[in-house]
Amino acid sequence: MSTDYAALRTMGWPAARPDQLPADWTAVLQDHPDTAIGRVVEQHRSGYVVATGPDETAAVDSLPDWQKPRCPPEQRACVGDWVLLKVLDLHRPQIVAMLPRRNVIKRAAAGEHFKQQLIAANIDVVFVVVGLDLDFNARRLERYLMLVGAADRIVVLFTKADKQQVAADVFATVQQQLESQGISWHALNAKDSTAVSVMSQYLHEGITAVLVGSSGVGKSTLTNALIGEQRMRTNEVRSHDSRGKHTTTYRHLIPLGNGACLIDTPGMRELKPTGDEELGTTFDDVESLAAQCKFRDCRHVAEPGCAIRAALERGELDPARMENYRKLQGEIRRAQDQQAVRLEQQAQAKVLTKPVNKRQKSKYER
Ligand SMILES: Nc1nc2c(ncn2[C@@H]2O[C@H](COP(=O)(O)OP(=O)(O)OP(=O)(O)O)[C@@H](O)[C@H]2O)c(=O)[nH]1
Ligand SMILES: [Zn+2]
Repeated sequence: MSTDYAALRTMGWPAARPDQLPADWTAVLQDHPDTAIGRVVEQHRSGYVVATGPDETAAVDSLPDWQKPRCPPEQRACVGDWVLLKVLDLHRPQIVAMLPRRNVIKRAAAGEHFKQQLIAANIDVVFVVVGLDLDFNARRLERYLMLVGAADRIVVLFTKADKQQVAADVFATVQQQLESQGISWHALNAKDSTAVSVMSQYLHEGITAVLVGSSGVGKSTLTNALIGEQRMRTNEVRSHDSRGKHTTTYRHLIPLGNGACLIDTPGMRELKPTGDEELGTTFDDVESLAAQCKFRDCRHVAEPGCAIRAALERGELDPARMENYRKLQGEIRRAQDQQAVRLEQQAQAKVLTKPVNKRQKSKYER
């Protein structure tokens, strides 16, 4: 199978030339000659849909190990992962390996049993979209920033600047906090053509971006503006395809005109920490104050020499921000506890099933 690197490049392939690839990628590629490279665009129970070119997708089987019920979700490929495919006789293509992830955005899956759910892997730019209308919520922004902290670069887009309803001083405080964390931000009207040029400065060849944010903040508007004529072209292609489907099939990986690509996945809605997040980047100010407390395990309640309480009393720390910090910290700790319990249960389950597996193995080996 020959590899069309120019086509891969439009899907976010990180290197313009093979010698610019990360060393661990080169190693995996060398281990699997005669495979095709694809990028996961959909993950299903029974397999994956993988993009093998900018307008080409294939349904493929998952690597057999990933189908085992005890395979941790983070070891299976998710949307955005790069995988190597092989066509085995009479079967549809199968994933035989995954290139090491550079980063992954995840959340705690909904439901009683604690599980991590991977949202998207190998993301260069996350646009966190927040509307400046009455729905504006600084605490929700902090939560998003914490959850997408694993991405290489975060840019906050404040939409609905054309009908801003957020008080100027509230907005100014948020801006200061972003600037102190080195996060770029822009206030814009998503329906205006300038929105595209604002986003385009972050979207170069080989870049993969996602848009996250609550419902109604303008993600679709921005996505459509970025796609422009591209989307119409895509639909034309689709309407002529062999299955004759006139669908506007939801595309999860959208090549943009400038060589960047956009991953568009549903599921950034329920925002629950997984336990792996760090509050330090989003709450640098709070954590550096806490480091000045007299006691290392200060809970900032009634302890003497508490730098947090002193800052609150002096009006230098926003009480709502501190309250959100406590809340998120509590959620992360609970998620960590649940994760620990789950790992413990998995370890025990392994011990119990081991003799059976061994027995089976020796039976087949004989
Ligand atoms: N005036 C103004 N309206 C906007 C702006 N951004 C979005 N809107 C409008 O807000 C509404 C919701 O925008 P969408 O782009 O659908 O929001 P979304 O984030 O994709 O919402 P979901 O699909 O529910 O996640 C639409 O009617 C948009 O036209 C903006 O910057 N200014
Ligand atoms: Zn303290």
